[in-house]
Amino acid sequence: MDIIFYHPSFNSEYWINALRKAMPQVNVRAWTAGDNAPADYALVWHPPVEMLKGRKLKGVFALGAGVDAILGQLSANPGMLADDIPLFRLEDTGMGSQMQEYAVSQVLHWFRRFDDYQALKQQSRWQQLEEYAHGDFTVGILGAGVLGSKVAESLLPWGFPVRCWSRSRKSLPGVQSFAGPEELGDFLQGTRVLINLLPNTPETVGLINQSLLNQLADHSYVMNLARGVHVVEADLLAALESGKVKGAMLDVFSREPLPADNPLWAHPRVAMTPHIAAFTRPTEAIEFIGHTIGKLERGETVSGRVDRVRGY
Ligand SMILES: NC(=O)c1ccc[n+]([C@@H]2O[C@H](COP(=O)([O-])OP(=O)(O)OC[C@H]3O[C@@H](n4cnc5c(N)ncnc54)[C@H](O)[C@@H]3O)[C@@H](O)[C@H]2O)c1
Ligand SMILES: O=C(O)[C@H](O)CO
Repeated sequence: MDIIFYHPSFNSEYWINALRKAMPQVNVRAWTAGDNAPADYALVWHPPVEMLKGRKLKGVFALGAGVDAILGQLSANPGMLADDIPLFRLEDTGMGSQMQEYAVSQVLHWFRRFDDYQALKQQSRWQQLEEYAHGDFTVGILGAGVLGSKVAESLLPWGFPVRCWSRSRKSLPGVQSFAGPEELGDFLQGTRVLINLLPNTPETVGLINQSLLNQLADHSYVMNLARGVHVVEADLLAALESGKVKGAMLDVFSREPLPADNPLWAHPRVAMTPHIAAFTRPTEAIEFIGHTIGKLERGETVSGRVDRVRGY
C-alpha cells in the first residue's frame, strides 16, 4: 500500500516518520511536484491540484476538521478528485479537548467579569462589581457536532444553562437542542454567550449578522471558533458599539492573517487569537487515519466521510 502526504506548513519529515512507525507495512512518501507514481491514499491540506488530479485513489484524508478549503478547490477545479473517491476529515483527534479549554476559559473570563475588571485596572480603579448569575448566562453553541458537543459537555459542570443548534435534533444530556432554521430564533432568544462551531457551507456563511445578533440577550458575548466567513464583521462591530454585544473572542477571521488595518485589532472589547483554538494533533490524527484505512481495506463502515454536497 502507498500513501502520499502533503501539507503546506506541517513538518513533513516528522509526519512521514510517525506514519511509517504507525503503519510499518505501508509505503509513505511526501508528495512533491511531478510525482505521478501510484498511491492508494492521500493525506492532504490545501493540496496542489496536480497532486490529486487524475489519480485513482481509494481515499483522501483532509488533515483537519474543516474541509471548506478542499471543497472550495474541488469546486474551482472540476475533476481534481473523482466523485467516487471518498474524502474524509478528522473527527476530534485531540481537537475536542482544545476547544473545551478555549471555550470554558473564555466563558468563565466573561462570567467572572474579568473583562470589566481589566478595564477598571486601566483606570486604576478599585471597585467590586455586581456578580452575574449562572441562570442569566445561557451559552448557545452553533453547531453541535464532534467539537460543539464536546464544548457543550464541558460547560455543564460549571452551572451554565447550555443549548445547541444544529441541522438535526441532538440528544446531549443536559443540553437543550434546537434544530433547523425554524428553531434558530428560539435558540437565540435568551442566549447570552454565543459560541460558533459550524462548518463553512453556503448555508452558514454570513449567518452571524445584524439580524442574528439582535436576537441575542442584551449585553451578550460572541465567540467564533469556526470560520471567519460566518461573521459579518461590520455587523459585529456595530453590535459592539451599540452595547448589544458586550464582548467578542475571535479565533478566525474573514481574511487570515487579519490585515493590519482591520478595525477589530483596535477594538477594546474584542479579544483575538490567530486561528489556534484547536490544532491537529499528529498522534491522534495518525491513529484515526490508520484505523480508518484499516476498516476501509476490510470493507467495514467508517466515520468521518465528507458529504461533498452537504459541504461538511
Ligand atoms: N478554529 C480552529 O482552530 C478550528 C479547529 C477545528 C475545527 N474548526 C472548525 O469547527 C468546525 C466544526 O467542526 P466539527 O468537527 O465539530 O464538525 P461536525 O461536522 O462534527 O459538526 C458540524 C455541526 O454543524 C451543524 N450544521 C452544519 N450545517 C448546519 C446548518 N446549515 N444549520 C444548522 N446546523 C448546521 C451540524 O448539524 C453539526 O452539528 C469545522 O468545520 C471547522 O470549520 C476550527
Ligand atoms: O478545521 C480545522 O481543523 C482547523 O481550523 C485548522 O484549519
